[in-house]
Formats: sequence, C-alpha cells, structure tokens
Amino acid sequence: MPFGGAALDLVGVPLPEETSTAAKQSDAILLGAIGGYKWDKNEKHLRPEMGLLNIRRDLNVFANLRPATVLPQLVDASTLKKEVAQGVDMMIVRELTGGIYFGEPRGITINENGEEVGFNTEIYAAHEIDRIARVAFETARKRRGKLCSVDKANVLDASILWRKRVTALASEYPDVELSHMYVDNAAMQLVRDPKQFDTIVTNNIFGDILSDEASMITGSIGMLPSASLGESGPGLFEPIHGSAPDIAGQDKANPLATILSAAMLLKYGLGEEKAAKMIEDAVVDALNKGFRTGDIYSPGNKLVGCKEMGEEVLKSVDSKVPV
Ligand SMILES: NC(=O)c1ccc[n+]([C@@H]2O[C@H](COP(=O)([O-])OP(=O)(O)OC[C@H]3O[C@@H](n4cnc5c(N)ncnc54)[C@H](O)[C@@H]3O)[C@@H](O)[C@H]2O)c1
Ligand SMILES: CC(C)[C@H](C(=O)O)[C@@H](O)C(=O)O
Ligand SMILES: [Mg+2]
Repeated sequence: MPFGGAALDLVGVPLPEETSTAAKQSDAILLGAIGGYKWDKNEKHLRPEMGLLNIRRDLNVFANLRPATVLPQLVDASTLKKEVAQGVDMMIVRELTGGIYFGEPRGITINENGEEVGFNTEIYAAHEIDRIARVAFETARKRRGKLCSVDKANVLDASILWRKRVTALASEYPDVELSHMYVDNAAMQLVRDPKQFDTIVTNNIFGDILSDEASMITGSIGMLPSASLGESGPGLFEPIHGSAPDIAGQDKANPLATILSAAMLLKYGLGEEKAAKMIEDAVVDALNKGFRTGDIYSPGNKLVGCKEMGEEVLKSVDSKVPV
C-alpha cells in the first residue's frame, strides 16, 4: 500500500485512507522506511513523517521493541573497541505513541514580545507509563532479568511521574532487577560499557535517540529492526533507520534491518518463531560467507550492494525451506 512520500506523490497525503484501512485489517504490517529531501519543505501535515506518526497512533502500537545485538561476525564493524562491543545484546523498549511527539499544546505562535516561539509538550498519563513498563518488565523477565528505566527525572515532571510509576510496578516483578538512569548518563554509558544493559525502557524521544546511538555499537543503523506492538490488533514492523536519502538509488543501503524486521514480524506479529529463526539464520549465513554492504564492511570481506545482499539472504532462506 502507498505510504509516506510515495503516497504524497500518488494521492497527496502521506497516509491514505485505503492504506490505513488495509493496515488495520492486516495480521501484521511491514513498513518501508519513509522520508526524503523531496518532501522536507512540505507543510507539516504533508510530510512523510506525519504518516508514520499517524499510523503508529492509529494502530495504538505503543510498545516499540528495538533489539541491538552485536553479531560475532560484525564485531569489527562496531565503532567501539572489540572487547567493549563483543557480546552486546540489549533490548530498547521505547514508548511510541505518547510523550513530546504527540503532546498538546504544541505549535508555533507569536509571543507577547511579537517574537515567534515554537513549543511542544512532554506529557505522559499514568496508564501510558504503566502499560509500557509492563511490556518492559515482561521483556526483561524473558531475557537476563535486568531492566534499566531511562528518564530525566532530575528536571522533567513527566519523568518524575515516569520513575514513580515504574518503581511502583517493580514489586509485581520481583524476579526483575530494576535500575534507573538519567538519559544523559545513559547516552554516555552506552558507549562506555554497553554490556551493562539488558533491557532499557524509556520514553518516545529518548528511545528514538538512544536506539540510533545503540545501532552504531552493532556496526550500523542498517542492522537494527523493530517491532511496534499494541494491546490488540496488528503489529507494525520497520527498520529503525530512515530512507537514507544520501545514498538512495545507489544500491548501497544495507537491507538487513528491513529483512530482520520481517523476521520480527513473523515472531511477534504472527507467532511463527520457526520461520523467524530461518530468516535470522539466513542473515547470519550471508554474513558468515563474508558478504557486507558498505556500512558494515571491514577488510577481508566481500563488498556487495543492497540487491546482492538481499539475494544472498534469499538463497539461504530457500535452501532451508523443506521441499
Ligand atoms: N522509520 C522511518 O521510516 C524513518 C526513520 C528515521 C528517519 N526517517 C526519515 O528518513 C529521512 C532521512 O533521515 P536521516 O538522514 O536523519 O536518517 P536515516 O536513518 O535515513 O540516515 C542516517 C544515516 O544512516 C545511513 N543509513 C540509514 N539506513 C541505512 C542503511 N539501511 N544502510 C546503510 N546506511 C544507512 C544513511 O545513509 C545516513 O547517512 C528523513 O526524512 C527522516 O524523517 C524515517
Ligand atoms: C521518522 C521519525 C518520525 C521516526 C521517529 O522519530 O520515531 C524515526 O526517527 C524512528 O526512529 O522511527
Ligand atoms: Mg529515529
């Protein structure tokens, strides 16, 4: 279904009614990254990004799971020293349908001095914090049992409430070790010692920023998939990166984040864990054979384009499908 810039070009809006309806009627949605220079000067409601925010909000997919794992094959591609990067395996649970992205009031207006002012509102209701915290506690419970809640409770009121609600829920999850960290420290700790993190839970905007940062530990933003889930209805699955307009059309983009998002779709969206594993294994196969797009290339490997990387993964998937 057309979406983002493609939909703007086709029908003049980033999220056409038909796309929205089809998405709601689907079992799961795989979403291609949106955006690009062509639409950057559009009015806000006619920007591809608004389509993305609206589809997330319409589907109520408040829980965005962003795994960041350093694959052994890609340790050399990490921006961090080998010993720091090796073995990193974390899950960032980002709140996706609230906070400053959606808070009211917002806008650009003229203040009493006749000067233009732009403003947004960081706002969280208790139930929004509770539901994302529960997803995070459950996630941590299935992983290594450590949850770090990241906020800015030393300054922001919304973060003070965030910390209070997360702390209150901890008694329901005695098997999970909860800690709290301010976001500025978290940004630093991520590159100092990323292995200290198992599961991170944080708000919309901090999760956006920290997940891009975490991606570089894994080698590239072209490696990070995501799953956005609600309490019911279809999940939305997309890479965490954008449309990479600086390399668009050059057959250079790493397709693995999108391919791994399809694996997350199978696992979290359809409960097809075996099929998901097949895709994840196929990605590992392609990496084991030395295929690398430019963003994860290190000497001694085979530099390939987006298309060839995709074909290699496909070949491996085909070889695994029982006849
Ligand atoms: N979920 C989404 O659809 C999504 C996410 C982020 C940004 N965007 C949009 O994408 C557009 C570009 O934004 P940006 O440049 O800030 O972020 P971006 O993620 O598109 O690109 C940032 C940098 O990472 C590189 N990169 C991204 N994906 C890559 C891949 N798969 N393989 C190799 N390199 C990759 C790009 O070349 C670029 O240098 C904007 O319009 C933005 O709003 C969309
Ligand atoms: C394109 C933008 C609206 C989006 C976000 O900020 O959520 C993106 O950066 C992401 O991480 O999915
Ligand atoms: Mg982002």
